[in-house]
Amino acid sequence: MSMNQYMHPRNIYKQPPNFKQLAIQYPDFRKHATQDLSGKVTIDFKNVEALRALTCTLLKKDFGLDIQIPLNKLIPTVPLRLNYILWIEDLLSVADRTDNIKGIDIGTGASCVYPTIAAKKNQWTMLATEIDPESIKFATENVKRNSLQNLVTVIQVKDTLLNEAVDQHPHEYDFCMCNPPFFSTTQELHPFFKARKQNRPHPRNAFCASVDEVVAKGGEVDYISRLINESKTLDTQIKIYSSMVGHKSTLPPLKKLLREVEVVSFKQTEFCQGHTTRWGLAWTFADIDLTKIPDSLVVAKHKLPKPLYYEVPKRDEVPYKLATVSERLVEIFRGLQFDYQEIKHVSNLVEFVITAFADTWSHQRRKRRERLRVSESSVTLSEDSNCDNNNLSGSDIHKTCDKLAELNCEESGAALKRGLEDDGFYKKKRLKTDLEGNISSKVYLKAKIGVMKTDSCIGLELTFFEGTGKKEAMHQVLQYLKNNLMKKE
Ligand SMILES: C[S@@+](CC[C@H](N)C(=O)[O-])C[C@H]1O[C@@H](n2cnc3c(N)ncnc32)[C@H](O)[C@@H]1O
Repeated sequence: MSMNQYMHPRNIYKQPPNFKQLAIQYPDFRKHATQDLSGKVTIDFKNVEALRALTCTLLKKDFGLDIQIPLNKLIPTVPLRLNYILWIEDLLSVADRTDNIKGIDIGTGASCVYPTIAAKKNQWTMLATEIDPESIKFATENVKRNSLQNLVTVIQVKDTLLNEAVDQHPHEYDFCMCNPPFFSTTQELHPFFKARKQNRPHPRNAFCASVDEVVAKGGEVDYISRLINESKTLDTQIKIYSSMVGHKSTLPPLKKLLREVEVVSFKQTEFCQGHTTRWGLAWTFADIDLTKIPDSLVVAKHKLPKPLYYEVPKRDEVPYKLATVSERLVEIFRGLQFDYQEIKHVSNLVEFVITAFADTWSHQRRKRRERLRVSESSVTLSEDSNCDNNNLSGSDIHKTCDKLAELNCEESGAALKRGLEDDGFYKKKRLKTDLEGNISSKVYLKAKIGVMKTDSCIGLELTFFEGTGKKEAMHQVLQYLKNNLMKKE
């Protein structure tokens, strides 16, 4: 199962890259792309050169980075690396740190992927450490090729994980990050070993790393334990320590050690992307409560309860079509003053994420009458009043949508147009409702609502995300949809 939907909410790869566009725009990627009879463009994920082309192309397209990686070194998957950087952003925000951020990347690899993305995307100053001479050479060249020497420094270390780095560059740092070697032996690395031991399918992707990069004596438990012990001696010189974790079973002994060294707080997270899950562990000796990081920032997959299903009944007077049902849903969202966003629109599926700030579906008639009464006496907000919450003017919306149409994305263009216009409309309306004091800024219900078409029927699927109204609110919304969805207006 692909876990892209559980990626960090700000991860741009939640929407998988469009391989067709990449092949059109980037000749190096095109060399590895093939098109099947249905027109779908793909690459051979078992081919290391194709994986490298994908990584370098995404770094170029999405971060303006020109990165070179030798075929015998680890080829980073960009969505996973971005998940980790976004989590560091969240941790820094909990620590109230936004400017002049200084970080350390332990074991930067030949790609120097974390420091170059961090510098380019966030202008963070990064110290990148490495023990492998060939990786140091490539990492240094990657920094130079992208003119990032003012922000990224690559240094050689011999043995320690942090002490040598901090001795050579004795500053106060905001954070350190680390993608450790996950395995303790080469056997453990063997795909058949892993597949058999964990009763899992064989890996889909080629193995693209050197053994030294991913295997260390004692595996990641020893490696990260060393990091924790070194962090104890450095104390608050680095505000937030962190590491990626490759195996879930590694977390309990590490958390036990964190308690033993008496950290002030620690936080664990999940990084989900493609078919892989990794974990993140962060800790601090400073007066920072890392547990304050809002859970809504990370939609953890185990927290998602089973969705509710409803088969939309046929009514003679209303066309039984996906488009009709989803348009009707949008009308209902607007009527109920939901904040909504269309997140997927393909031939047999339309998905929305909705946010309600109050129960607007119970006792509808009474509420409608009350709203009418208040709106008649309340301030009328003019089109150009200062309550606009999206920065696009009307003409910008149309230009953007026309651009999308030009790019053959008519569907998305129309959706964007609808979304932005509805958004502006909705927010004005909500401001009015705020004046009435009915709606709080707290989320009452956030959920995903999907409309699916199969050969025989159209179904709704409602998945609860969060909200003070709890799952009960979602059951009520479903009941409301059952009562109103196929009503003839
Ligand atoms: C799994 S790779 C991660 C590479 C890169 N950060 C990435 O995410 O693609 C681990 C890296 O740590 C390096 N390494 C191992 N021990 C180290 C140490 N004590 N200090 C710095 N780097 C080390 C290895 O040479 C290897 O490049």
